[in-house]
Amino acid sequence: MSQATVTRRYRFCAAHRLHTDQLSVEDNRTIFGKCNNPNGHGHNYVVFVSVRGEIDPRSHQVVDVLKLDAVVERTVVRRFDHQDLNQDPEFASQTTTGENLVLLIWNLLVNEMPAGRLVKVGVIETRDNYFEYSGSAAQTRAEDGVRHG
Ligand SMILES: Nc1nc2c(c(=O)[nH]1)N=C([C@H](O)[C@H](O)COP(=O)(O)OP(=O)(O)OP(=O)(O)O)CN2
Ligand SMILES: [Zn+2]
Repeated sequence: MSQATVTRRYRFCAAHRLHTDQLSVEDNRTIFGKCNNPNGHGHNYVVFVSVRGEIDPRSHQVVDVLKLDAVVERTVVRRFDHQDLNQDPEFASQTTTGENLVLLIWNLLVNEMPAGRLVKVGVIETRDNYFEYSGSAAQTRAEDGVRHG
């Protein structure tokens, strides 16, 4: 059977402030600039979720996108939409950068599906900022081992 990758797009609006208690007020301002504004700001985030698998001989599909939607809605969209990311427990000890957000979304989704199924998460934060993550090198090696035996 042939394999293919399906990418589905999701959206949520959220506020955040780039700030970390591990730095001084001055260093926060220096590093994060306008994004350290205490009043915060928001983004209309777009999330791309890519899953890979065999093309089912009966449905001719890799995935039932409605089932994928239900997982992403439950674990990601409902959690972050119209929320302040800085108030999320996962961001109590890390900054709400796109890098940390895309890793968090990967970690929220990777255990919701069989090993090797989730291949990439992408996050658009602004017209100029895009972040993506495809798992750690160790995870990728382990999944290649599963895929190719
Ligand atoms: N490496 C990173 N740099 C920045 C991040 C990030 O997550 N990782 N995030 C920001 C801020 O979130 C900022 O709000 C977005 O930055 P920027 O591209 O400057 O976009 P604007 O706020 O200027 O939005 P536009 O409407 O596109 O002008 C900054 N850096
Ligand atoms: Zn921002």
